[in-house]
Amino acid sequence: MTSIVIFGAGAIGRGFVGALFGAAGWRITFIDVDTALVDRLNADGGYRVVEVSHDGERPVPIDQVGALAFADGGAVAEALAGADLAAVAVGAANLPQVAIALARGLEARARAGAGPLDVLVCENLPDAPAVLTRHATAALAGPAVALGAAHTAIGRMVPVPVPGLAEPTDVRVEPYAFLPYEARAFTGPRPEVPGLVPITGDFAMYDDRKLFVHNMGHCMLAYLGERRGHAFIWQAVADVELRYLVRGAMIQATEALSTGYRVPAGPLAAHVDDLLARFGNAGLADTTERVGRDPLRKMQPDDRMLGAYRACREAGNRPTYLAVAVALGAARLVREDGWDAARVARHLDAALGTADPGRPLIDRAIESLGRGLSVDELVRLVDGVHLADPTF
Ligand SMILES: NC(=O)C1=CN([C@@H]2O[C@H](COP(=O)(O)OP(=O)(O)OC[C@H]3O[C@@H](n4cnc5c(N)ncnc54)[C@H](O)[C@@H]3O)[C@@H](O)[C@H]2O)C=CC1
Ligand SMILES: O=P(O)(O)OC[C@H]1O[C@](O)(CO)[C@@H](O)[C@@H]1O
Repeated sequence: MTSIVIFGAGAIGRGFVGALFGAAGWRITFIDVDTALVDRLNADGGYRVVEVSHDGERPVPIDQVGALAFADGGAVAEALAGADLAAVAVGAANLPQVAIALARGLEARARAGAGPLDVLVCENLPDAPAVLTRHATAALAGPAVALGAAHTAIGRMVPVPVPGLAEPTDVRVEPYAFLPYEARAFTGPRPEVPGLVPITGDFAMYDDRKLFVHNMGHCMLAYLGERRGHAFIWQAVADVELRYLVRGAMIQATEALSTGYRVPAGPLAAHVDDLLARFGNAGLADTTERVGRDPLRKMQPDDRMLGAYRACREAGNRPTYLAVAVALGAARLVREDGWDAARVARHLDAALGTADPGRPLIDRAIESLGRGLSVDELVRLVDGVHLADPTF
């Protein structure tokens, strides 16, 4: 039986990677720091993925499952030595730690005479495969096999599991199950797993579509939703003014992709409307808190907010709604991380340069949000600029 080792038995590890490989009949070994979860998965030998849609719920059992504690380094290296493939879904901040365990596995494979190890890197971080490879290489202490770290674009939304599930290891997911990965990073054969889609050409368009359209729109919706007191994403997307602003920003991001990658705009716009419908999946109970978490990472120059804004600017377009996304992210840094106006200004200067023509709108929106600007005023602000200032 083919087998995969998955670092991270959380939402994406269990709810997406495990779901796809389990359904395809692979044996799964999860590695996690949560020892209670490890014990439970071992006791049950599996878990359930519950697909939630407007049509109801569909439980899918995943069998042939084992788990190891991350701290059990010897057993983890041995599992990696015998695996056909690995995956990582631990959260970007934990990649350096996992890379060390991977290095031990690459050495164990060399000792066992096994071949190189391919790894699906399932993190919302554009250079996650490079980060993982760099840290793993630095941690090598002896002869080792090669590592093929492949980027993925994770589109399935899997909320944080809530207490009160029928089974504690149940994971509730949306039905969407398309996992593109960067096939050219692989050293070995491509796995035959339904839903796992090898992209043989340039992966960047998938990456940017995921980050600048899906994640940017989702995050903007979360920050707007929080301001309106919405705990859930489905409540935020049902709020017409919020949907209006977010759709505007998502469309501006797709226009940038269409220009930058020379792909038709129509299917990208359809993708936006599909995403907005998926954001409305109330059964998922996805929260504005989960989608908006870690604002500093999300406000890095290449990440969803500033990255989408810059892509729009580079395509020669006017990122008016995207300016609001940036302002909402900046306002979150002020509120959550205690940034003052000077620090925000330095961050934006570094990301956008000091002469960005959209900066007055961003600055005005940040300043107004700080004074408690309402969402309808925000709509008027951005539409006013959009209509009145064709130079921006
Ligand atoms: N949940 C979602 O809908 C999506 C998440 N992502 C990305 O997927 C990645 C994983 O996110 P989630 O699964 O949502 O997070 P999660 O918090 O549900 O799961 C992460 C798991 O990794 C474990 N972990 C932490 N450090 C570890 C280590 N050193 N070794 C082994 N396990 C370790 C945690 O105990 C936890 O079980 C993140 O980069 C996230 O941005 C991307 C798209 C969708
Ligand atoms: O996990 P992050 O990077 O904090 O961001 C959350 C985003 O990632 C996803 O969980 C998966 O793309 C989205 O649902 C959400 O927009």
